[in-house]
Amino acid sequence: MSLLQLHGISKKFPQTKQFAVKDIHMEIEEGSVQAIVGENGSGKTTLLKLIAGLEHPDKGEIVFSGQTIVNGKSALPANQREVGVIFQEYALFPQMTLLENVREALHQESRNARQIAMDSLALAGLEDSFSAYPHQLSSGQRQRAALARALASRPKLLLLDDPFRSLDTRFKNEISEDIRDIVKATGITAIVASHHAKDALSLADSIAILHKGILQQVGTPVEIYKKPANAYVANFFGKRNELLATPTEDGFYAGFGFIPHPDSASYTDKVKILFRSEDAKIKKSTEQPLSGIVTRVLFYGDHQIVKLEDDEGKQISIKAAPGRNFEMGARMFFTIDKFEIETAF
Ligand SMILES: Nc1ncnc2c1ncn2[C@@H]1O[C@H](COP(=O)(O)OP(=O)(O)OP(=O)(O)O)[C@@H](O)[C@H]1O
Repeated sequence: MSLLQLHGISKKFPQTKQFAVKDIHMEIEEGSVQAIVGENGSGKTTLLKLIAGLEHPDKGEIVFSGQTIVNGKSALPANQREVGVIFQEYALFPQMTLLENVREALHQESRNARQIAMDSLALAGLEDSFSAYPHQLSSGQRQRAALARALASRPKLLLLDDPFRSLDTRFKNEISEDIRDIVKATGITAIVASHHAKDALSLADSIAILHKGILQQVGTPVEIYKKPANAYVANFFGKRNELLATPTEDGFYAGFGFIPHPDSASYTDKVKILFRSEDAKIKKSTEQPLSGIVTRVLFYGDHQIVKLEDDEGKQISIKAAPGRNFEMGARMFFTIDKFEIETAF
């Protein structure tokens, strides 16, 4: 069942030329983690603010938990939406302990406010640090404290604006797992905005890609990665290799050699062959129609990236097993197992 539906949401700020977000249609499943990814300025924060009620759309309708909360001029005030927000600017109060910070967010003096606050800290894995002050915490713990604060009022929906910003990889992974665990344990639905595509892949049940305020694709991480709707989406999840190639009867000629293809004869002009580093394989056999010279090898622990160059200095990257040795300057033969053909460029 969907918790949130956006129907044709658009927002343009005064004195700006472009829409911050334009004609957004989306449905977000209850209990899921929805990522919204895009470059800086793509409209992620604006979209979260529209959902939270901190901005009002020029057009469109928002349905939350079966109730229309935004429609034309009428909108449910932010404090009446069961939405918890963690925006960059919502920093913790430095002079308050974590417990006080979380209690403050509850806006109530009820007897069990302390217990609710402690439960929220426990959910975020901070029960032992309740008396600490924000400056005594690591950046990852501060992010978790912000999470505890947003959880205190038990929202149905949690909005997180770039929770990974300024965190190193270790904390990023921790926070990512925490968010998933909390969502799955409490049934809360979460929307996480991030400008980092890879962070979203492991975290989210569904990913939405925004570019210049326009939704490019919504799908599961596997769908987005394996079946990108357009070149923008494909490149957002890791730059692909690009080869300019000439069609022949049974394949394409590129600088590295010949790429067999059954339908190549249907192309008249040059094409671009696009493939990811993991979709090509370096072969032991020299009986391959594609080859290049090793110019660089980058070791990443669980894999290596080998850079090969053709006679004209064009470079491509191929993923290889970690244990294999590559000699600089050696000619390596390879196959491209999966690729896309682009014609309009
Ligand atoms: N209050 C505002 N007034 C005018 N323009 C705004 C305002 N807020 C956002 N914008 C513009 O709307 C567009 C989308 O901005 P937004 O902050 O939503 O993007 P973002 O994807 O969250 O970016 P970032 O990753 O840098 O936070 C940008 O062009 C931005 O300059």
